[in-house]
Amino acid sequence: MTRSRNGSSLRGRPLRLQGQAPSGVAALTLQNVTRLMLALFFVKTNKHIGPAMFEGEALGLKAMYDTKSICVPLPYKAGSLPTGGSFIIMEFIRFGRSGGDQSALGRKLAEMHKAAKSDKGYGFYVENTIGSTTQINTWTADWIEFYSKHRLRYQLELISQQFGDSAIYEKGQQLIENIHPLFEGAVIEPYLLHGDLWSGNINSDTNGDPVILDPACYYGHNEAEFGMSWCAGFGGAIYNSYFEKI
Ligand SMILES: Nc1ncnc2c1ncn2[C@@H]1O[C@H](COP(=O)(O)OP(=O)(O)OP(=O)(O)O)[C@@H](O)[C@H]1O
Repeated sequence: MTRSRNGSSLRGRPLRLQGQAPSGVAALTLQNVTRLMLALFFVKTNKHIGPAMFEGEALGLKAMYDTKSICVPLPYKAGSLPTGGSFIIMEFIRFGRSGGDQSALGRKLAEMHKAAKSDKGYGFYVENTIGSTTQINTWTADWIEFYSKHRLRYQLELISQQFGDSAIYEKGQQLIENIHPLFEGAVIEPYLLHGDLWSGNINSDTNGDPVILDPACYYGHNEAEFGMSWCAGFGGAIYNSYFEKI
């Protein structure tokens, strides 16, 4: 068993599914039952956090899976553990040895973004979690309003409350007040984003095809997907293939 960034435990072992799948995860159709029998399962548990975190992850995985573009594990079930805490059961993906083809990742991400556009605006069906921080996803018609309020201001308030850092709070407020010109001329549409795309959440399967995991999905401006690029090791290849395709 390994432990990860948000304290969840990770186990890859077969499990029998019980009960009804919550909405947003795969229903037990004949096709999926066959798939379950052939598959190995990957289970993450968290002793301290309730089911909302893994239910949000399951909804995000399913939304990305349904685009039939980039490889993501199909979520089967998420819920509460009888002993407290929560779990998610998903498809086990066998990873390959390749370091990952950034050009393929860029192309597949563009396919995913374009395949799922929201008619509800910017946001997601539930609040989810990025690391262990809640991510607010209230549906909002305008991207700049969504990004200013639910991303920048929310984080600035957390910094201010938890660390008392008023200097960065003030700078952030100035950015929010002057943000509109930065988006002048930009074509912005609510595309489905992975939302937490750093190197720890990117892998490749045994064919060398990119796999993305552990999302914090929401519908947003497509370029926000690259907000974590500072810790994703992205080079020119990913941007060239992404922008060629998008
Ligand atoms: N479906 C899967 N199949 C096989 N291995 C997986 C699967 N999902 C996750 N893993 C392995 O477990 C590792 C951690 O998974 P994941 O990032 O989803 O956990 P986490 O608890 O949310 O971690 P963190 O908080 O560090 O992001 C992955 O890097 C990968 O090696």
